[in-house]
Amino acid sequence: MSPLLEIEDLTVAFTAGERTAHAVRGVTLSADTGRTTVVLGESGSGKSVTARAVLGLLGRNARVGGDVRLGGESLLGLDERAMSARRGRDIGLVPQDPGGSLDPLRRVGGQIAEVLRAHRVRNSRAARRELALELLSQAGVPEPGRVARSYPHELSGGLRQRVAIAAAVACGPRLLIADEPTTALDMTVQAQILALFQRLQRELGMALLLVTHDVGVARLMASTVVVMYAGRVVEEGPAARVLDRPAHPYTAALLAAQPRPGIPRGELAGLPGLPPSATAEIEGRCALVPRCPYAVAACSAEPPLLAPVAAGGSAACPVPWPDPVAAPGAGARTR
Ligand SMILES: Nc1ncnc2c1ncn2[C@@H]1O[C@H](COP(=O)(O)OP(=O)(O)OP(=O)(O)O)[C@@H](O)[C@H]1O
Repeated sequence: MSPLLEIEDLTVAFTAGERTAHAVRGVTLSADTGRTTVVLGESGSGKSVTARAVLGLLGRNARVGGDVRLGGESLLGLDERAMSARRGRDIGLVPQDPGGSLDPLRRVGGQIAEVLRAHRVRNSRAARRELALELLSQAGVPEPGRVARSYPHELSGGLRQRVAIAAAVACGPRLLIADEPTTALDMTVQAQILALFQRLQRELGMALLLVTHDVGVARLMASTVVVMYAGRVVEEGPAARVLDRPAHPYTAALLAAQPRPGIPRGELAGLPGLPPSATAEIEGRCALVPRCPYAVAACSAEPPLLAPVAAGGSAACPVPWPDPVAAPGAGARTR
């Protein structure tokens, strides 16, 4: 059976006057029920735009190609009315900053009840209010009655994020998209919110698509990891394989830059310079070439294609390279 969410060769370009920003340059990935797909990459790699394409939230200056299917139904051709019916009901969104998704002028209980009303989940106000309290309680909110009567600014960041999660799962979506949901929170609260995602996913059996720049979050949460660089997928596969035995130099550098027992924190190890901008012309070559110490002539002559990795998943790097994370000082890596 096909996975619940299928993104196939997605391209997204934004035009403003003469300039075109190629935010997503041919991304294929999937997310399935009961599993967590983590999209991992640095700022600007196209993670959020990929997530927003699934939700149909790209705005008028976006040119979109490829396909996005949910349960076999193509979403890209749907008009705004059909798409907004699916947002909230079939697809829930938890944003990075819940302040941005919650109305500052309305009590949070009323906002959850409004989601239920918009999608006709309960007929009466009393039933919606009751379910809103249940949802807050399910999201680990202490004193749901008091919190429901509060305005967003009266709540801590962690509580606001719990409210946003309660609203996102209110209608029992099949797919939950969380875009850097813990980045704005302090470390202890981050851990609690991630545990909440794990529990809700178990209880509600959703597919979770989680966007993050944080390898620690990927390690904790991912069934599958998809690594993005410059609007493309450079590597994907089972989390344990990608995070412990990276098959792309970019993934290895990303892992080496994150604190991990025994590995000192550093810059993107061995990768000088910065990622190309979205306006850069990188068609027909690997986007990492200017930064990659292992690049050979073929990397500039051919488009980087994902090829199977023996231990699972795939990577878009045909060059044997020494892996600085798994085996410092070891010889060339072979696949
Ligand atoms: N509406 C837009 N108009 C023009 N360019 C955009 C628009 N939205 C995103 N971009 C550009 O697309 C590229 C990818 O952005 P995206 O937000 O997906 O990156 P990201 O990997 O999610 O990073 P971050 O975590 O910083 O959001 C960036 O270069 C960004 O400037």
